[in-house]
Amino acid sequence: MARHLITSAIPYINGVKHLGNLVGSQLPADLYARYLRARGHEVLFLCATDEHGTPAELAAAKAGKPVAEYCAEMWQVQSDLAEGFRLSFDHFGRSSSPQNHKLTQHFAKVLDKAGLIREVTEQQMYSVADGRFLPDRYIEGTCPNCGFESARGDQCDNCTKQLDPVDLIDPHSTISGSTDLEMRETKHLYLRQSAMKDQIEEWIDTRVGWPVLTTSIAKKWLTDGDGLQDRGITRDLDWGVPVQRGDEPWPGMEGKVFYVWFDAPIEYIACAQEWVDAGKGDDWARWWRTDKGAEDVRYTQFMGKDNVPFHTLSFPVTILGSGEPWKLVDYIKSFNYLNYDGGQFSTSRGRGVFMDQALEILPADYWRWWLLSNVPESSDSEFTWELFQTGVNKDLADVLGNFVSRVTKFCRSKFAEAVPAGGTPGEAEARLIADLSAKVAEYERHMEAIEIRKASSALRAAWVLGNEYLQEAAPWATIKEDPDKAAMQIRLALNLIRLYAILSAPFIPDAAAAMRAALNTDDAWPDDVASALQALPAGHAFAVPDNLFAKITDDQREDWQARFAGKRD
Ligand SMILES: Nc1ncnc2c1ncn2[C@@H]1O[C@H](COP(=O)(O)OP(=O)(O)OP(=O)(O)O)[C@@H](O)[C@H]1O
Ligand SMILES: [Zn+2]
Repeated sequence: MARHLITSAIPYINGVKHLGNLVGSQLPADLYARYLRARGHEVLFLCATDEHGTPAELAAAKAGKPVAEYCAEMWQVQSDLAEGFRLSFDHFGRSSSPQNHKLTQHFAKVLDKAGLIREVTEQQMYSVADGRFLPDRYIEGTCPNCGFESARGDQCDNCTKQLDPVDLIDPHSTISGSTDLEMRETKHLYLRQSAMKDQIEEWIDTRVGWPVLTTSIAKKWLTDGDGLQDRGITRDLDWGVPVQRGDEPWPGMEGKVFYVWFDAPIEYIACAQEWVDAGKGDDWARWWRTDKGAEDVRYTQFMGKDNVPFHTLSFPVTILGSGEPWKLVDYIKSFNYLNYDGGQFSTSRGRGVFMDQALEILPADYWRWWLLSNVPESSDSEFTWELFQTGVNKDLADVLGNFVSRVTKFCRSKFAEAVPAGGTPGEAEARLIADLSAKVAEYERHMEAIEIRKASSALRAAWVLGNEYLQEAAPWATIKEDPDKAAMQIRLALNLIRLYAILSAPFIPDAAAAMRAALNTDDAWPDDVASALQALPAGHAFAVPDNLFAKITDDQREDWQARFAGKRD
């Protein structure tokens, strides 16, 4: 048994997340957490809402609410949706928590002591019309790196380059649209990332087996141009973690807050503290402090590609630079983007399908299966309603659902609602067991390597093997000449359902639970396929489950296609 700390990139608070957000961070993290738990490992799986920064203020203003109230409400909405999608977080925290405030101020203090923070008096964009400085998303313009026209003050969403508002070409205020901007003097703290460049590079070089996407993005920002740049970590805003050195005030920095990207990853740690303070755990330090038991923890992070620079560079600078024994990430699983019907998913433009809408039209498992089996792993992938319909109907309805339904109904009608006795397995069964053993081993290997598409293919192939066996064995024909043989075939097939329930649970937890409940059985992982296929003995009672998956009809598909073509309000 090993100990696994798993975090998903923390979803931003400014609205309901879309399916791209879900498949690019929370959902694969959940898959991995569920798999590791099923294998008997000790898992702490954490996620939280990312609540600070300008977009939260903008969204709250749009909703006509104080930002704290808006964030509290949106946290509840996101938390409920996470439950709806069966995301099995041990705790879903908030980056605005008192724990995170304290810890962020603590890191600022130790980084300052280590000489890694410098105070800079600089010129910043000030909007005369708005009467305020315009940090980050309060300003947009053209990216100097790639020419993307809606680059924000802090980062270009198109090429992932981290930006400063002064870098933008043709900038304007996103509050008023005003281009009447001028430079005014203000004072800020900078994290001296450049001083840590060699150390970070060395550390990244020791991370063997990281996905190319992760290391290539990290290397790019380490070595492009003048190399890793110092980063402003404070803002002229009201909402956020007040700039302090631990509990002490920071002279000259009154009225300023830390930049959201400084405090957001620290929430991964604070979230474990929240988990303890909520009475769900008793020791956060054994997960996070290598001097307090976290030495043997394996820490895996999940995120979309635009989050990679912050997790490979900025956050490690915070951790390493502190000189304190905090746990560093062992593996970063990053994703490309899922696109929607020929364009991008976009929260700000309301484009795509959002988590609440998805659950209104279909149960979580349908989405989980399709999204995970089409996860944008080695390149961007595309959601279309046709692909979704085909994937769900073929894999879930025709293969898995149909198998479960045929086997249980046949048994009920020809034998009883109990596993039938009689018959001896022969060559066909031995072959099936050998093939399945190989598939299960393949599935485990891919899950352990977090190769999600390959794992989903192996799982699908395991389902298909059962169908092929059933087709070939044809118990509905066998029963006429050799009822004992048919009983043996059905006994095996019922055991296959149990096996599928266990293997599939990380992908489709509700259907798996329904299968297990119908079979009245446990969820012990099949260490040996042959013996797992004897877990349900003759005489074991079961119930025919309700239809597990309904097919998506062409009418439904067309209806949804039309309904989700426009802009969400
Ligand atoms: N289309 C996408 N496909 C896959 N992952 C995505 C996609 N868009 C965002 N992500 C990832 O989703 C996670 C949560 O994102 P976050 O809540 O910060 O929204 P975001 O990046 O601002 O997206 P958007 O701008 O569309 O709202 C991050 O890890 C991000 O990289
Ligand atoms: Zn760009």
